[in-house]
Amino acid sequence: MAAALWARGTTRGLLAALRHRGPRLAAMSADAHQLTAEERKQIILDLTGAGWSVSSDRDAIYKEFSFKNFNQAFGFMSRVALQAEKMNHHPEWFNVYNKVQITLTSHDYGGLTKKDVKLAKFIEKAAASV
Ligand SMILES: C[C@H](O)[C@H](O)[C@H]1CNC2=NC(N)=NC(=O)C2=N1
Repeated sequence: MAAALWARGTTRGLLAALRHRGPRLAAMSADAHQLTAEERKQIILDLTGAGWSVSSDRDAIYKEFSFKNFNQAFGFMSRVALQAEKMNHHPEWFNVYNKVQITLTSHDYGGLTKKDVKLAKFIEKAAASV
């Protein structure tokens, strides 16, 4: 009986500890990916140079990719999908035939972060290697 009570108390304590850690860990990882004003300025220069634009209605970047046909577009999307899973960071995208429109932002954070920049760079490499 005493052991059962102790176990229940311990479980409750552990759950409380995990609940407590959850938001803090989430906040930590968001912070870790935050861009400084200086980094942001440079990165937006680089990305706009590569054909990305900053969305007018939200803090996100956008680019449309064109391929020779659907097969190539979907091959590209498959590569990006695997990388997105690896990063746990996913594009908003829309595909019709040979075109893929991609928007990147960090919902968890509420704007552009280093994760979007990392994924955008991967997307550029993937598109160039089709
Ligand atoms: C619960 C899950 O970890 C989150 O929703 C992840 C998944 N993929 C994501 N993708 C993007 N683009 N932004 C996010 O904030 C995001 N968050």
